[in-house]
Amino acid sequence: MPSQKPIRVALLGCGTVGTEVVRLLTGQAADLAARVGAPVELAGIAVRKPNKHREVPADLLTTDAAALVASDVDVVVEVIGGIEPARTLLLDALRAGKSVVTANKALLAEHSAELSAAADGSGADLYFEAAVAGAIPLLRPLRESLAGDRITRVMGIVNGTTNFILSGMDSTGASYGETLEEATRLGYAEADPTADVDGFDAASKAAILASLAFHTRVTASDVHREGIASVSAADIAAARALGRTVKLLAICERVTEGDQESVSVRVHPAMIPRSHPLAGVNGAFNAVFVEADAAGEMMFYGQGAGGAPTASAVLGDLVAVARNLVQGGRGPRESAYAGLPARPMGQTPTRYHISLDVADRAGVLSQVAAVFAEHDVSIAAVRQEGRVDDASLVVVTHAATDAALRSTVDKIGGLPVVREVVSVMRVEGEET
Ligand SMILES: NC(=O)C1=CN([C@@H]2O[C@H](COP(=O)(O)OP(=O)(O)OC[C@H]3O[C@@H](n4cnc5c(N)ncnc54)[C@H](O)[C@@H]3O)[C@@H](O)[C@H]2O)C=CC1
Ligand SMILES: N[C@@H](CC=O)C(=O)O
Ligand code: NA
Repeated sequence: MPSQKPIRVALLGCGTVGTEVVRLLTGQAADLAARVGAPVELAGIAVRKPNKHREVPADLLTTDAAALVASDVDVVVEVIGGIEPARTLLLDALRAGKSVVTANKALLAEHSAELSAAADGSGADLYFEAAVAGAIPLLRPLRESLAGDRITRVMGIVNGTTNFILSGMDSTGASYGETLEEATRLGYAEADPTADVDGFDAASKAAILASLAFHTRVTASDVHREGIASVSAADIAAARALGRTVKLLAICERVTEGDQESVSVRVHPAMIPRSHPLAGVNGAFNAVFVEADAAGEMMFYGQGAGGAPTASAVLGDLVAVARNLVQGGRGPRESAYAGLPARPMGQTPTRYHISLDVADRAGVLSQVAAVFAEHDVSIAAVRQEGRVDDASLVVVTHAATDAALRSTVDKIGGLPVVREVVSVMRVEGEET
């Protein structure tokens, strides 16, 4: 057993993730001490409801998180979530030179500049591997392993709850409501699950990924965000008919035009081919592709949500900051030197799948096609099926700007021959 003075840890929050952090920290104390070179000691656990039954040492509980942060601790682990009081508590910790480990993507996506400045001011560490894609080591590869390469694209499934819902709708036809309830019961969903279903959680993660990948400060407000609330059984069926499935994707791209570079960061549902590697990512699993100039394509896959997987990432960070304290040195600082501008969604090239109910009469297809031509949107594939007195028309486009595609859909929806726009969804994956 190392003879070094213990590293004292304050844990803020003891819900789904916090409980598992305590379990791993106490259950593996001897191994952690050997890996760090000093015992890692839980000094206190800040909770809101001290009388709630928990499998954690009751004598460590306190309702005064600020006092715990201010006490004689070396590291603060934050798994409360939300902006306040987490922001103030972590700023206080960092300004006092205490290293911070957090899983709080909502906070990082809005306030990482302020938190990083506080860490730089005192020389403390700020680690947050659990904030994106749960257990999957993803931020450390972006921040460290790929720091010598030029990343061009990061794309993937980064929200377990919505992936659990979409997988259920696709495989068993389960309802949206049932699967959301189950995701909450399993500890995947945020305290307010609208953060998941409306895409806020994935947008926060996309902002963090883009910031690290492109050495640029990207905040949640720079991210185009659409959730899954509007994904209907008709959309899933339309995707299935084309050999596709629907996933909520986070896409971070470096866009180069002449000598101008910008970053496009977006979160939205998209149809992808069933043969695409992301199509087989089901339940609360996450997967993220990274493309870099020299490394080429890489894929990171694993459990993106849940108490134990998330606690694994928290513990990995805790070991890293504790080692830095024992051995000297510091983890990577924020790197935002590139300062690339955010590209508006309207200018971002995407592809659409559009499914229409139309009158079954001569000339309909040419009227619809004319609207595409008028907006300079080229059609990749068309499928028409007649019924008694109406027909279904499915159009998949080539890439065009999102603004042009939106205007096309608006105009088509107003054509007298179009009875209903059944489904409109972006398409990712190979060109159809
Ligand atoms: N559950 C998951 O799968 C993942 C969660 N995260 C993040 O980890 C953090 C925690 O998530 P969960 O454990 O799932 O949430 P949770 O809601 O289960 O736990 C949060 C706990 O913090 C407590 N709390 C709230 N305000 C507090 C305060 N002022 N002082 C002390 N305790 C307070 C709540 O009572 C609750 O027990 C969030 O930032 C979340 O986004 C990140 C990755 C995955
Ligand atoms: N609510 C989040 C939890 C992990 O970040 C999710 O569902 O992915
Ligand atoms: Na991670």
